[in-house]
Amino acid sequence: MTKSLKIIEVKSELGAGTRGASLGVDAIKIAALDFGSRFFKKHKSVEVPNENHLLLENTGSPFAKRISGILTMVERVADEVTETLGRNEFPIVLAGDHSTAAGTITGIKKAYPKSKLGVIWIDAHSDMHSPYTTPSGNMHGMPLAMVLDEDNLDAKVNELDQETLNYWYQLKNVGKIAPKISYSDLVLISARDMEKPEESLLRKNKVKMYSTAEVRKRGVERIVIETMQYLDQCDLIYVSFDVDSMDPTASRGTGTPVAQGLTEREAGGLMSRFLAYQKVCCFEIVEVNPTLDRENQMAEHAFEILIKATNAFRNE
Ligand SMILES: NC(=[NH2+])NCCC[C@H](N)C(=O)O
Repeated sequence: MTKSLKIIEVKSELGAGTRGASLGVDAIKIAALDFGSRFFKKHKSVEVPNENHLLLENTGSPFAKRISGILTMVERVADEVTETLGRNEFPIVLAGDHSTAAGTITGIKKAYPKSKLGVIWIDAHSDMHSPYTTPSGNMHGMPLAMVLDEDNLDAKVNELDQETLNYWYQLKNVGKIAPKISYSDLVLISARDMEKPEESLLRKNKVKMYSTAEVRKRGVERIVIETMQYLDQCDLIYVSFDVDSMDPTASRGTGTPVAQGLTEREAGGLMSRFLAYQKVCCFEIVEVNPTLDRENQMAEHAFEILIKATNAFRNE
């Protein structure tokens, strides 16, 4: 029997530098209505309460903006994902900014502490900064560092105050598991906009990466097969899809667009093929920002990808 899908809505945008990503989930629902789809009627969903009221307050540390709210959100998302998996349902996380993906990963690890978890990160960015290295202070650039328990002190550029250090420590240790994943169990697809501190981490840890050009040249199918072979040692796999992995010509509806991205077709092809594997235990779609878009294009792409992925879903 196939597991039932459970949609977890996380309308948080505390980690982004541009306003509007918290509207992404509703924009995807509007796209579904416009397509005449019953997807959101058919599948149960739950909304994780957000802390977006903090957007009206001071950002706190310039190197870890609104970090207290991020910690709260990461903990809440983790709990929801753990409970969902505990009920033997398959979580599909639809989120605003990418920082809360650290919560998703934590939730999977809490549900299956003994399992080796692989992560497929489809994103224009490697999101591996720590508050010590961030160029922006935006915490959506940090979720992978949180789960890898990575400070990257070798590349330190920012001086942090004690309060920020305490929160950062707590973020790396949510769920009392640190690190939650290993560099060798991570694959980045279409990452093309990294800063020097991230590049040195990727090189030092020999992180497996596939560029957009490689996906295009060798074909989606081949890349998916190789990625799954590369992660063969993992028991479970989580797929994190940031819509900025797609090219800005597909849509401008995301906070940090970067040229040379995937086409919608390539993105959909990757997601649907990954979802056909039983080891995939959860996937996530993030960073749709309809306030930057025209005619809700990005949300429509995201919804189509969501449908392709769930149609391919075969999880016994
Ligand atoms: N999830 C994202 N959109 N991340 C963008 C991060 C951009 C840049 N590397 C930063 O840290 O500010």
